[in-house]
Amino acid sequence: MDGIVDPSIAVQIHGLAKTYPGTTKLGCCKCTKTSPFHAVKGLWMNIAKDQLFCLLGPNGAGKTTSISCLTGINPITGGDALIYGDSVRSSVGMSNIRKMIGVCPQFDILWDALSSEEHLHLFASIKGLPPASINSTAEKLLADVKLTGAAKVRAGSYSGGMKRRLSVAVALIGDPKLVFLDEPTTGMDPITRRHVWDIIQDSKKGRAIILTTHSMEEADILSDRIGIMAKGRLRCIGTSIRLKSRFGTGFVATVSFVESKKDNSSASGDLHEPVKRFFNEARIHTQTFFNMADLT
Ligand SMILES: Nc1ncnc2c1ncn2[C@@H]1O[C@H](COP(=O)(O)OP(=O)(O)OP(=O)(O)O)[C@@H](O)[C@H]1O
Repeated sequence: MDGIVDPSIAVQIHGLAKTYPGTTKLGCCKCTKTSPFHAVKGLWMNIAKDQLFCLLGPNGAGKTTSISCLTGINPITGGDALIYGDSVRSSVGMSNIRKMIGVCPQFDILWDALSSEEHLHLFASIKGLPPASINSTAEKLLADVKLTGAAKVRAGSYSGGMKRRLSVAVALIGDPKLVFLDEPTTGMDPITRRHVWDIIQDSKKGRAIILTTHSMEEADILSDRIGIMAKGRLRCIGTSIRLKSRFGTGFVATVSFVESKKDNSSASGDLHEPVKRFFNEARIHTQTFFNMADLT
């Protein structure tokens, strides 16, 4: 594959494919035959240097497999990808790529016995940060992810949200030019999720981020561009506004009523008037929903 043509591009993906060998049981009568499983069936896209790109899709779409191919965890079986000009297919390229990336995996890879401060010191050393800068780097990242108060507490006692925040901090250590965040907010309560969104928004400057999620709201809020994946293929790609206008199926508005203490009549007695009043007078939060069935 040719080298980078456009200097504004961080990642060029050219027909990336991943086939797992002999994993699908065909299941006819007593037949134990297996066939290869095509988890990613040729992905084509470019991601700009200062862009947060969201890979959105249902379970099993191939998002994590794509990320594991781009980060060298899983060898690709077709196509190629260039990260800042280095190919994931070449071992020299991959060793350059590892120096430029940060990864927050789908499942936290943390040690229960180590504190968040110790985790960051460990990963900073592995990434080759100058020893003199490790303390200040760890302190800043802990402040960014709001874990300063728990810096010396063992990660084993952290809540799920704290562990995810620590994993995001680990991904950002060493100021990588490209960060992979694989479902960084899965399983979080709404407040913690908002908090992690703020952290991600703050860390966008000057780097490319590839984030996977099931949440359309998350993709909408965070991303510069969204790619929707299903069954191993990229079904559509574009900005949130473009995808909404093309695939949006309407809006859902949530309206809550507070029953008046003076008025004994039930709020559900006559909903029409208050709903009309609410719509006419108030700015309401609405969210577009895609019809996934149209895309799969
Ligand atoms: N090591 C493996 N061997 C065989 N099949 C695999 C392997 N890893 C993943 N798969 C299959 O590849 C498909 C894509 O999985 P992948 O984890 O990439 O999806 P995903 O979009 O990240 O889903 P989720 O949102 O649930 O994490 C799934 O059908 C999965 O079962």
